[in-house]
Amino acid sequence: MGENKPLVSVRNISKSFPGGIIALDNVNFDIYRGEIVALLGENGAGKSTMVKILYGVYFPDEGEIFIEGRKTVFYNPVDAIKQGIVMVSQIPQLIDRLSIRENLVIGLSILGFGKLARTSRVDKVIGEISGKLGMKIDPDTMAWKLTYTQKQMIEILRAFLLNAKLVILDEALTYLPLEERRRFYTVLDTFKKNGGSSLIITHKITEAMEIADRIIVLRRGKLSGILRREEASIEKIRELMFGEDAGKITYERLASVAPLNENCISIEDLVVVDEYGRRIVDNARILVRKGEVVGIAGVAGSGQKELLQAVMGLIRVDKGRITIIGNDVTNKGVGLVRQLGVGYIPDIPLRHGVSSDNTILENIAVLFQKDRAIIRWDEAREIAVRVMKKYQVLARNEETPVKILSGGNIMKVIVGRELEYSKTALIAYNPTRALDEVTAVMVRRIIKDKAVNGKIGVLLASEDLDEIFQLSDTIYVMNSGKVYGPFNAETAKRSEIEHLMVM
Ligand SMILES: Nc1ncnc2c1ncn2[C@@H]1O[C@H](COP(=O)(O)OP(=O)(O)OP(=O)(O)O)[C@@H](O)[C@H]1O
Repeated sequence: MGENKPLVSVRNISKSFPGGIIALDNVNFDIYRGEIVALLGENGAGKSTMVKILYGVYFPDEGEIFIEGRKTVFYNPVDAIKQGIVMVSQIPQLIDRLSIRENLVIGLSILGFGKLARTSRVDKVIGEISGKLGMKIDPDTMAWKLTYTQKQMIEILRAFLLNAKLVILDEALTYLPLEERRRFYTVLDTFKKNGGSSLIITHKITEAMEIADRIIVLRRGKLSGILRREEASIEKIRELMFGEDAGKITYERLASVAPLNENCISIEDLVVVDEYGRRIVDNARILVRKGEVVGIAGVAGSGQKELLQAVMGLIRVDKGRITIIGNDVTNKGVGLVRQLGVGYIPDIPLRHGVSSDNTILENIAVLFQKDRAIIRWDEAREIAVRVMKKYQVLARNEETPVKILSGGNIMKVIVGRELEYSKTALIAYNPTRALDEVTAVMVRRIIKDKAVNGKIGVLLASEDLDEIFQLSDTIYVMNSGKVYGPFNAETAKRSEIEHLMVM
C-alpha cells in the first residue's frame, strides 16, 4: 500500500432501483495506490452496481467518491477515465472487422483520447504487454480472428493506453482458463509494482486470496467486511458473503442410483475439423445413459465446447455419428435436437444464451413455443414464475427485462429455463460459472435430481474438477480433441484425471 492517502475513497454510497431494490446501502471503502483489491459477494450483492458508480455508468442516490482526496462527480465513463479509472467487462467491446491497432486507435479517439492513441505508442504497448503475457500479438491482426483470451488482453491494453491508475475488472477473467488467468495476474502484479491499482470482481474465493492484497465483501447491498490477505480464510470470507447459508456449501459427491440400461446420447467416432484443418474433436466415443451424469473434464480449449456444440447440431460434424434416444441427429441441425427435448447451457451464456433486451418471460417463452411459431404465453408465464421461485431470481417479476438483472441472476434464468426444458437430456458447459457458491451447490443438486429422478441423460463439460467429481457417475477427459475414458467417478483417481487433462 505504501502511501497513506487512498487513490479512491467510497463514502456512504447508496443506490436503489425502481421496484424498491436497494442495490447499495451506505457503502464505505478505500483503494490505495499499488494494491490489488478483490470485491466479493453473492449474486445480486451489488458488486456490479458499485463498480458502475465508480465508472460513471450509474449515479449514486447518496454518498460521495473521492479521488486522491478530492471529491469527484462522474456523469459518464469518460469522466472516470479522465481521472484514471478504466473498466474492463466480461464481454469484449472490439469491432470485428477492424485490426487490433485500428480498434485501439479508433476506440480511444471516439472516447476523446485520440492524443493517447498514436500508432507508435499503441504498437509499443502491445509489444510490452504481449511479451509479459507470453502471447505473440500482431497489431495488424483482424479482431475477428482473435480468441476470447486475446480479446480480453486487448481490452486490458486499452486500459493501460488510457493511463489507468485503477483498472476495474468486472468478472473480466471469469471465462479464461486458469493458466491464462494467471498470466493476466502477472501483468496486474507488474502494474501494481509501478503504483497501479486494480479492483477485481470474482466469484472464486481462492482466486481472490491468490491475487488480492485486500478483500472487500458486500452482502445484500451492505459492506459486510474487509479483510487483508493475511487474515483471510475461505471460511471467514464465506461467512461474510453468505452468513448462515455458508453451511450449505458442500463439494461432497451427490448420491447416484444405477443408470437405466437405455442409451440417451451416443457419440460414435466423432470428428470435428476447424477452419485450419485441425481435428478439434478427434474420434470421440462417449455414451450417456438415461439417469446418468457424464462429466467431461478438461482445461478450456480442449475441444469440449465444440463437442457439445456438435451434439446440439450447432456446428458441422466431419465424421462419425450422434444419436439421441435412438434418433440420428448428425448434422441435422439444432431444431431437431431441441424437438427431442434437449436442454442446453452454452459457453459464455450471457452472450449465447439470452436476449438481454427482452424480458425474463420472453426469454423463457421462445424455447417453449409450439412448432416454432405459436407462443404459449400462459404456459411460459407459469414456467417463468416457477423458475424465478425455485432459483431465487432477484427481480421484481417475470416482466423484468433481462438486462437489468445481475449477471448471476441472468445465469439462474438460463439454467432454470434449460432444466425445465430438459425432458430427455441436458447438455451443459460450465453450468455454474457466474453463480455464487451457495447457488452453484443448489444448481448441481437440481441437475443431479433431474438425472436420478427425472431419468434424463446429462452430458456435462466443466473446467471445474470439483464440479465434475461432485456430479458425475462417469468421467471422460478431453485433451487436444482426444477423449480418454470412461472412468467410474466413484473410483477414479483425481490425480490420474488431472494428469490426463494436462499431459
Ligand atoms: N439498471 C437496473 N435496474 C434495476 N435493478 C438493477 C439494475 N442494475 C442492477 N439492479 C439490481 O441491483 C441488484 C444488485 O445487482 P448487481 O448487478 O450490482 O449485483 P452483483 O453483485 O454484481 O451480482 P452478480 O454476482 O449476480 O453479478 C440486483 O438485484 C439487480 O437486479
